[in-house]
Amino acid sequence: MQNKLKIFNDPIYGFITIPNSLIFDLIEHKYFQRLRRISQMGMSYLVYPGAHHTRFHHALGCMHLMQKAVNVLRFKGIDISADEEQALYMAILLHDIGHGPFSHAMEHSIVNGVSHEEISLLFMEQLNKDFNLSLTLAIQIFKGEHPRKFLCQLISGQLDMDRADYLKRDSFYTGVAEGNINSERLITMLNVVDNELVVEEKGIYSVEKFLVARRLMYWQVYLHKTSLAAEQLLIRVLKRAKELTSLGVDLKASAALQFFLKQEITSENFNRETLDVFARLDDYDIIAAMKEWQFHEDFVLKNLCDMLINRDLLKVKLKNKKIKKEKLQVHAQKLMETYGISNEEANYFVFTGEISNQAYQIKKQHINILYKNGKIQDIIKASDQLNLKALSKTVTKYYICYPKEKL
Ligand SMILES: Nc1nc2c(ncn2[C@H]2C[C@H](O)[C@@H](COP(=O)(O)OP(=O)(O)OP(=O)(O)O)O2)c(=O)[nH]1
Repeated sequence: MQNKLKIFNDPIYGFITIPNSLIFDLIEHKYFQRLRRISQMGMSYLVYPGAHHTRFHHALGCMHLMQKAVNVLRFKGIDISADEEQALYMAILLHDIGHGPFSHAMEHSIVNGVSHEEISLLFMEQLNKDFNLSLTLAIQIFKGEHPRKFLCQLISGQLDMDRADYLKRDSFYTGVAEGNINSERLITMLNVVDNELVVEEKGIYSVEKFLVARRLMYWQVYLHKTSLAAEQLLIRVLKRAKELTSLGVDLKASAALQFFLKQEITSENFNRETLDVFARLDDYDIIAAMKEWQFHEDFVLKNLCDMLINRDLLKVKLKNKKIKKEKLQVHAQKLMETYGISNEEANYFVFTGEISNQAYQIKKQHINILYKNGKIQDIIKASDQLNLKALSKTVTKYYICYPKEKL
């Protein structure tokens, strides 16, 4: 019999153990192995060259933190059955399995209006069939439908194992030290009151650090203007490729990518066949296609791909106010005159948009602090850190992208 008690060596936590053979079999499954080829942070590696980690690393890290959380909560007398424990590991391991190439960067270009969470659920339902319904409880928790709310909050909440891993991991791989939160201490401070997750009073400063780090990582790393420009170019590559395909132009691409270029997939027609093809698609299909397409005769496709492959990106300016259409037109006009292209073609290289982030989504759910006397209070009230309230405000910024001197 194959030894299934493997140990992974993780650069952040050290050894990560696989709790049992069913979890091992899930990790071995081709759906999960695909995550080795999905970049965790999209195109951020064009700005932070170290950020080449994948959804595979992240999923294992989350499972490791979940093991710690289960131990801590049980130690504090919270009853978690063996089935619930197993379901927590499966749900966190698979929570991102629906991410497509380059994670968020391409979320709405491969398929139309189907989120990665919805696709994760479809994968889980398929795996549930393949694994004799052993994922039923995990699915209930993932969908947020379990009556013991804290189980769902550990998977998806203001302070879940997902965020606890990705902030620390992304900080490590990018080298942006300010994002390095103390996930293990945060977990040690967790407790459960009335079936909801709370953080013990001693953990206030760790929660403050977590929220500040989250804000910083969004503005300095995830929404960095250069990776933003790269991700926008990536979206436009797919858009142009789909457009050319619909006009009958034959583009070299893997069979899986061809499928998504030719069909308009939405939630309504996302079926078992679509899932199988989606499971064969990863970053490599996109990179290989762009390496071919940079020599295509279509001006737009060729230049978009060339910019990404050779990292010769657009100029980006961030503003606090909406950018006027006239500003855009000046740049578009210049392109049209220089290259003899249409306004529509120029718009692939000249565009505006907005980005926003809210470090603490107070309306969605609270991070509650538990005092020794049993009182519970939201972190914003519990903290004497004046800036914390500001972290619950949505900050929006506007950007304009246009080519540098020449394409
Ligand atoms: N390059 C890049 N990375 C991003 C962007 N948005 C998020 N990320 C990265 C940062 C984290 O590693 C990860 C967070 O996204 P996930 O899909 O794991 O979680 P989710 O969207 O549920 O995040 P949340 O629960 O809202 O914090 O993705 C983006 O716009 N660009």
